[in-house]
Amino acid sequence: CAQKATKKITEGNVLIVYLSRTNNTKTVAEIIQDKVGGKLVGLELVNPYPENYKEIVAQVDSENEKDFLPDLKTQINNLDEYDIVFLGFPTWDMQMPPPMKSFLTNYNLDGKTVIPFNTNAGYGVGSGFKTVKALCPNANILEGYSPKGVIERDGILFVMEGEKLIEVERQVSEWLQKIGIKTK
Ligand SMILES: Cc1cc2nc3c(=O)[nH]c(=O)nc-3n(C[C@H](O)[C@H](O)[C@H](O)COP(=O)(O)O)c2cc1C
Repeated sequence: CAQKATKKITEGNVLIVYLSRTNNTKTVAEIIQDKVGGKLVGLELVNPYPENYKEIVAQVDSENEKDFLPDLKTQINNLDEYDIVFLGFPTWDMQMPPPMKSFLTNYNLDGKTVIPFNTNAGYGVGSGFKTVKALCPNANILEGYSPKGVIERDGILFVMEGEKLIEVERQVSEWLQKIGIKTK
């Protein structure tokens, strides 16, 4: 049984924070913003990850082994203004990516309604949503959304277009309704 949003949504009190390397999660974030409104913030790093896929995979593996939290270039100074925080991130190494761990470690979401979403290459969210719970122990965390079957074929990194985009837009509407978030 999914928890429902208890806070009233007013214009301007929704924050959508996301991490996205190849724009799939960004596209879902934009769909949410289109339906709910709110401020969209993409996380940026002080030292960006390598462009090369093998290099970033190796770096993320080693960061996860050491519980390393990369420094964020993105600063949010007015977190108090937001009651509802959507958190979007891809699955990396079957986990929450280190930069989103940095965000949740640096910022206190106590008392806020927190709504996670994810994209992945077909293996699911892994431990990502569990980590949201662990890092936001005093937030009201609603059921997350993670599109199924977004499988990357060789060399195809961006999948949020055409039929897939239409399907995801429909699923996002259903999910928002289920968790009690009013759409425009
Ligand atoms: C470093 C790295 C690790 C990844 N690990 C996984 C994984 O463990 N499981 C999975 O399904 N997809 C994995 N992926 C694929 C991404 O989750 C998937 O492409 C996602 O949609 C990317 O989102 P984005 O376009 O917003 O960056 C990984 C991608 C990267 C860059």
